[in-house]
Amino acid sequence: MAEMLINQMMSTTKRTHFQVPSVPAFRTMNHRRNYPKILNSLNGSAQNSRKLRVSYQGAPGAYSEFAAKTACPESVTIPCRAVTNMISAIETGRADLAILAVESTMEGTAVRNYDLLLQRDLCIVQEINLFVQYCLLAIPGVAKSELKKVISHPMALAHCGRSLAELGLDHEAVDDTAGAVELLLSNRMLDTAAIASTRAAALYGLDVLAHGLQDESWNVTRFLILSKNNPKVAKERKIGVKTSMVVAHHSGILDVLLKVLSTFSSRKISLTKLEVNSAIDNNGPVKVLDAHEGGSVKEYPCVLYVDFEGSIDDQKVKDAIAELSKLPVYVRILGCYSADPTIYGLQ
Ligand SMILES: O=C(O)C(=O)C[C@]1(C(=O)O)C=C[C@@H](O)C=C1
Repeated sequence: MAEMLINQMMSTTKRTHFQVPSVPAFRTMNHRRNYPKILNSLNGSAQNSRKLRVSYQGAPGAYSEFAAKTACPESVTIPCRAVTNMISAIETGRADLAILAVESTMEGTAVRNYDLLLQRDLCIVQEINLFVQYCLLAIPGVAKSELKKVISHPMALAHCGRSLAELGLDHEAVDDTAGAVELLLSNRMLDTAAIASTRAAALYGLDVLAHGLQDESWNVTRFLILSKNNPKVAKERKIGVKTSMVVAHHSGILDVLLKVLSTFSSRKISLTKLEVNSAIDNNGPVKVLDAHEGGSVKEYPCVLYVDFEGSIDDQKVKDAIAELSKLPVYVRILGCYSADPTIYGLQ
């Protein structure tokens, strides 16, 4: 059975991911929510002295900033030009948390972001899912017929590929969606539009020439909130906890995949993500930081990203990890956090 499943996975795509199958509740941007305990406690400790600082990649008005504000409404957000700057911000103490887009329903895993996570000693403290709708924005007064080019974040351009082809416009990737808006304004680009959110349009005073530009109406991006310290979320919450880990190995991919599947299925632990990233997909070996070995980065021909339901404090999870650790593999827990099935909305 497991073998059949693997063969099916390998034949359909090299990089396979299983998404959470249920369609969770959809919440819009102006609600007050019951924050996950971990962020509550982080918020609480920060409130004693100062607000939590959350770094994100992009300019003010980026989707990542909105995701950060939704997860931590009391926080101060810190814009960073590149993902590496954003991660350095928490490593150097300029920020308490960082937020990273790791997958979308339309494009799958953002492998480069995920790989960066493997190379750093950071821990996932929360996930947040955001419904992403794209708009075509231009400087006020510019008509659609005057446009020659569209600029945006590469993921936004990928999500809107069909719409862009229909519009017949050239496109160019820039650092982020809100950064594209800033660029339009600072260079007064009258023949260029940006793909970004209505929130960015309102923030920068641009006209919205079209809504819902993404090729699929259902477009959800999953973000992870990262911290330098490992919070004790597993002890505080027993229900609705999810764990993310990476299994890195030098042996045959099928053997390890089968072992992971049988180890978890025999204990009735549900996987919410299982994805293979190999040196071939990655254009070279996958680098993983081994925090136990003095923080050295090791190279592997193949890694598995595994998310599952349960806490690292559950006995059956401990047993599963102990069983996997007997293999010639390196297992690293990336985080154990409350699973939030809500999809937050942003037009
Ligand atoms: O450019 C932005 O606004 C971002 O927040 C980045 C990002 C991404 O990294 O995928 C986030 C969400 C959308 O999927 C598009 C772009």
